[in-house]
Amino acid sequence: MIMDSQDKRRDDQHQVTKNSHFLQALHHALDGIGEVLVRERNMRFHIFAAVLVLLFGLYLGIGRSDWIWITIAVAMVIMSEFVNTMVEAIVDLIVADTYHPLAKVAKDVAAGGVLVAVGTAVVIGGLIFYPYIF
Ligand SMILES: Nc1ncnc2c1ncn2[C@@H]1O[C@H](COP(=O)(O)OP(=O)(O)OP(=O)(O)O)[C@@H](O)[C@H]1O
Repeated sequence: MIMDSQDKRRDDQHQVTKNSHFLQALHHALDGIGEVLVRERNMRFHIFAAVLVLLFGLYLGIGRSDWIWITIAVAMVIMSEFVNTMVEAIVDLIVADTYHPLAKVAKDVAAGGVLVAVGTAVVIGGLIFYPYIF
């Protein structure tokens, strides 16, 4: 369940219509990024891990194509966490605190998606860094 005091603050805006200009759309998109960072402890861990990989890559002087793969791997993990947070919010919106087997399926599948993305990123990282280290 992911409702908290931020929901009240956001509700104060009460906008339910389409964005009227680009800056408004950008503002809401940035709000979305902020929500994931504030709500999801795992997301902060992913960002921390990405910064470590960035520093390690700079230290080892890895190549351009290696950076492309690392960028894809990091983006994949972050996107999966966005989808996971979105699924949690929609499920909580629908069932609130009520237990429902399909709510469990939706949340567990979304969390499994994050796990698959992280596992893939670890394999990509291993394949990239192995030759530089050994
Ligand atoms: N309404 C519900 N009905 C059935 N099962 C639920 C429900 N809400 C949560 N669960 C179960 O509890 C687990 C954790 O719930 P939830 O995803 O809301 O917590 P979380 O700590 O934010 O998870 P995550 O670490 O993936 O961000 C879900 O994967 C699911 O198995």
